[in-house]
Amino acid sequence: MSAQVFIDGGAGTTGLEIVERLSGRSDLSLITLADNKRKDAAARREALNDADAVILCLPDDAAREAVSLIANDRTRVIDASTAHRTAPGWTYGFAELAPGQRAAIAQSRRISNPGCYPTGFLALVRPLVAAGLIPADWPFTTNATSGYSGGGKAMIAAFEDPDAPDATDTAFRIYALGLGHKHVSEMQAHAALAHPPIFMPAVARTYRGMIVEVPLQLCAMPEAPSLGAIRDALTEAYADSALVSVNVEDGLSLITLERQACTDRLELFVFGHESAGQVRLVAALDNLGKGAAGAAVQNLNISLGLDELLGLRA
Ligand SMILES: NC(=O)C1=CN([C@@H]2O[C@H](COP(=O)(O)OP(=O)(O)OC[C@H]3O[C@@H](n4cnc5c(N)ncnc54)[C@H](OP(=O)(O)O)[C@@H]3O)[C@@H](O)[C@H]2O)C=CC1
Ligand SMILES: CC(=O)N[C@@H](CCC(=O)OP(=O)(O)O)C(=O)O
Repeated sequence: MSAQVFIDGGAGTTGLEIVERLSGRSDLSLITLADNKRKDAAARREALNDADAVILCLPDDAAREAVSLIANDRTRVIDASTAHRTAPGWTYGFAELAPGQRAAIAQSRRISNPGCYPTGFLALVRPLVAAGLIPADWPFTTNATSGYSGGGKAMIAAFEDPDAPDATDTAFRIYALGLGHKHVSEMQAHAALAHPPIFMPAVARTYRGMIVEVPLQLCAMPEAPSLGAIRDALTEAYADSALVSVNVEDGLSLITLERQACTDRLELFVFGHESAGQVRLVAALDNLGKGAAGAAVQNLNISLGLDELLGLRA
C-alpha cells in the first residue's frame, strides 16, 4: 500500500516545489485539502493525523501549531520551517552532514529540514571542525546571496509585482544588518562552534539559486591546515554522496548564482592561496532545491525507507 503524505502549506513556494517532485510517484499518495480548507484547523488536524508522513511548509508559528495538532505517535513530520532546527527531540535532516545522520533520520518521527543558508555553511564548515583542521572557537564569518524566492510568496511579489506592499526594483541588497538572522543559531549548533558566525546575507534579482561563502585567514590560525588538507577532508566527507560534491577542477574563475538552480545538488569549492594563507570556501545550491524542497523529499524518502533520490533532481 502506498504511503499517505500531507504537505501542510502545499500552496506556498516550497510546498509547490515538493508537489512537483512527488508528482507521478506511485509509491506515495498525496492528501490534499480544498483551497477554502487549507488553513482550517479541523481539516488540517484530520489530514495531519491520517498521513503516514507530513511535510510542513509553513511560517514558524503555523509549523508549531501543526505539530501540536498531531495526536498519534505514528505520523512522521518533516518541518521545512525554522521552528525546530535546534529543538530537543528533533533530528536534523541533513543526511550527508555526519556519519550516522542518515540512520538517525530514518529512525526519527520528528525531522527538521535544514535552512537554505545553513545547508551551504554547514556542509563547508562542519567536516573541517569535526576533523580538527579548524578550531571550534575560530571566529567564522559567512557571506551569502539568495535568489528572491528565498523569501517566499511575499518576497516574490515584492520583486515581481510593482503594486506589492514591499515592491522593489533593486538588483541586489544586503540585509540582516543587526546580525541577528534566524539561521545563526542553527549554524553554530550544528557545526558545534564556540561562537556564532557573523552572517552577511544578500538577495539578488534572480528567482532561485544560492551561493554561500566562508573566507578563512588560515595565516592567523595557530596550526593552519594546508589548502590540500581542506580539499581532501571535504572530498572524503562527501565521497559517497550523490547530491553533495566537491569540485576540484583547476582554473575556475567565476561561479554564478544560478550554477545549481533547478537542481537538488550542493556543489562545494575550495579556492585560495597557499603562500598567503588565505582560503575562500564556496557552496553553490538552489535555495528551493537542496536548500528546501529537495532536502525535504530526500528526508521523506529516507524516513519511509525508500531510495533517497526518488523524485530528486540529482
Ligand atoms: N523559500 C525558500 O527558499 C525556503 C523556505 N523555507 C521555509 O519553508 C517554509 C515555507 O516557506 P515558503 O514556501 O517560502 O513560504 P510561502 O509564504 O511561499 O508559503 C507559505 C504557505 O503557508 C501558508 N500558510 C500560512 N499560514 C498557514 C496556516 N496557519 N495554515 C495553513 N497554511 C498556512 C501560506 O498561505 P497563503 O498562500 O494563503 O499565504 C502559504 O501558502 C518557511 O518556514 C520558510 O522559512 C526553508 C528553506 C528555503
Ligand atoms: C532571501 C531571504 O529572505 N531568505 C530567507 C531565508 C529563507 C527561509 O525562508 O529560511 P529558512 O531556510 O530558515 O526556512 C531569510 O533570510 O529569512
